[in-house]
Amino acid sequence: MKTSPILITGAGQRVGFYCALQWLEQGFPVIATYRQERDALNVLRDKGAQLIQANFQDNQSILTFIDELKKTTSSLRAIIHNASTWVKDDTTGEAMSTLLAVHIQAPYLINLHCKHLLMASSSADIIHVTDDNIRKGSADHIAYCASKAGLTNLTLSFAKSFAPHVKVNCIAPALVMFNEHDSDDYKQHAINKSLLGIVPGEQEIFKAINYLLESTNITGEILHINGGRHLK
Ligand SMILES: NC(=O)C1=CN([C@@H]2O[C@H](COP(=O)(O)OP(=O)(O)OC[C@H]3O[C@@H](n4cnc5c(N)ncnc54)[C@H](OP(=O)(O)O)[C@@H]3O)[C@@H](O)[C@H]2O)C=CC1
Ligand SMILES: Nc1nc2c(c(=O)[nH]1)N=C([C@H](O)[C@@H](O)CO)CN2
Repeated sequence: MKTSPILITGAGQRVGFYCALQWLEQGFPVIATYRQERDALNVLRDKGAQLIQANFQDNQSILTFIDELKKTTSSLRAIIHNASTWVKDDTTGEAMSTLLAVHIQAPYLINLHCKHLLMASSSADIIHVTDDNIRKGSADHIAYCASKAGLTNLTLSFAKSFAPHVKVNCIAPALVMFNEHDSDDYKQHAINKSLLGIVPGEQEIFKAINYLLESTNITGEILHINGGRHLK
């Protein structure tokens, strides 16, 4: 039987790129979204990925992406909502609007429009990638954290709505990997927040996603990957 593709959003770099490449190298079909063209995308293209450009900043662009996706495949093994922007708060309202669009509106509309594609696959999953800070909030990323909390709540509702055929879960990482401009002081401060004190890297998220994809009796769950940060 033909294997239905995995859709992962935000595959142009870092976690999304790593996961897409691993699946392709393991022989799984992949559909991936990107916002801006990058050299790395040609690596995915060369491995057979179907790439769709999408900016989830606003409703129309989300709906345009969904139309393109429906023309691309008749089924989906999984939808991994990884695309994300980690912007600081602002008083213009722009940060909150963008974050709500990317972290809530896009996953919400994609899930609603693509239920039939998941139903056409012999097994089906949705995984929302959120943030460990949904538990405690974040003083300097208020809008980001609120939008990730909203995405976490979508997990509970879609798990109820799409059961029993589709499992819907959430991965809530703390520090996964740094950004290129992070200072040494910032890095040490972030590492010190957890009990295990490591920077796990993309592979930790990839392994967690695959654990959920291979599970048979987990839905509506939030899998925190935080090095014991909640106990410190
Ligand atoms: N890195 C970490 O330590 C942590 C990460 N997480 C979460 O894990 C996931 C992966 O993290 P990471 O790899 O660092 O993520 P990135 O910050 O690298 O973002 C992933 C992708 O999201 C895409 N994206 C951003 N804005 C939009 C938009 N408006 N429309 C469409 N796509 C967009 C970007 O696309 P493009 O490059 O094409 O512009 C980018 O490649 C994210 O959901 C993140 O919130 C949670 C906690 C810690
Ligand atoms: N979309 C993103 N979300 C987050 C990122 C990131 O780089 N992109 N990074 C973090 C931090 O690692 C934070 O968890 C600790 O510094 C959070 N979310």
